[in-house]
Amino acid sequence: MAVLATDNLIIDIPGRESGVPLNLSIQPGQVWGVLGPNGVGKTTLAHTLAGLREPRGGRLLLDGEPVATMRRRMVARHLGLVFQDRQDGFPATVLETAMVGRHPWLSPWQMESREDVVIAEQALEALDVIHLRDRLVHTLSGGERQRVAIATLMTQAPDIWLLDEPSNHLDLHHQVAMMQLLAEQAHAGRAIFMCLHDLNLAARWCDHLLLMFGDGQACWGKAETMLVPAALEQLYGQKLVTVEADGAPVFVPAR
Ligand SMILES: Nc1ncnc2c1ncn2[C@@H]1O[C@H](COP(=O)(O)OP(=O)(O)OP(=O)(O)O)[C@@H](O)[C@H]1O
Repeated sequence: MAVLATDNLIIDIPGRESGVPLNLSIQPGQVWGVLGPNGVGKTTLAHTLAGLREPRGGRLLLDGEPVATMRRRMVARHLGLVFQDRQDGFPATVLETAMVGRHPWLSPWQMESREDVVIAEQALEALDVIHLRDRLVHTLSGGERQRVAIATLMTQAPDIWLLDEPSNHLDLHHQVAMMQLLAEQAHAGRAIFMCLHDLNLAARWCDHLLLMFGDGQACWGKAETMLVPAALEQLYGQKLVTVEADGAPVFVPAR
């Protein structure tokens, strides 16, 4: 499994001064959460890590090799991204959508095999959308579409999963099921890196956190060292009450 590292990476946010350079090493088996207020640059970072946006400075390295010089097909075998906002450009069924995840593994003239279909079906099963396999994606609810997007990433089966707000639109049960699935993927050796707004999902499921502050500062490390109430209050500009439940801290906004 590959390691994704950033070498003094500075994300490019138009019209804004450069923030602190990021030196991250996203290792197999780790579950990273990115926390920060609206507009701080979480999506920009996810897109930069996926190689879809040029950084303002620094480099992105996959197993020590600059991603900028790698072929996209090879990058897509190692890295996959679930976008926060998706446009379903043309009418496609749920199964056809998930099958897009196999493209990095097929040559341009190669048809999908039965094995590829089985991989996609297993992913749809895991995300509880297999019963929708023949439905057109644009007819799905927001939560169903979100689960199809994660199933598509699972079908792609990259080493490093980048997810922008994966809990968007999901009900409580499906949020927990999704986080459990991500934890299982990490346990199997993949690396998970996700932007989250839910502090409590992050506190419960992430073993590493990156905090991005509005003034361009950032800090990162093991979750237990990052979940400091004063730092989180500064992060969101919001007073918090901290309680412990089920062995994990729970953060509640103070009134
Ligand atoms: N193409 C662009 N041109 C100008 N500004 C942009 C562009 N794309 C993003 N931005 C700005 O960059 C900043 C960071 O945006 P980004 O989407 O990365 O934030 P975020 O932390 O993911 O926010 P949210 O929590 O609201 O999803 C925002 O202020 C946004 O308006």
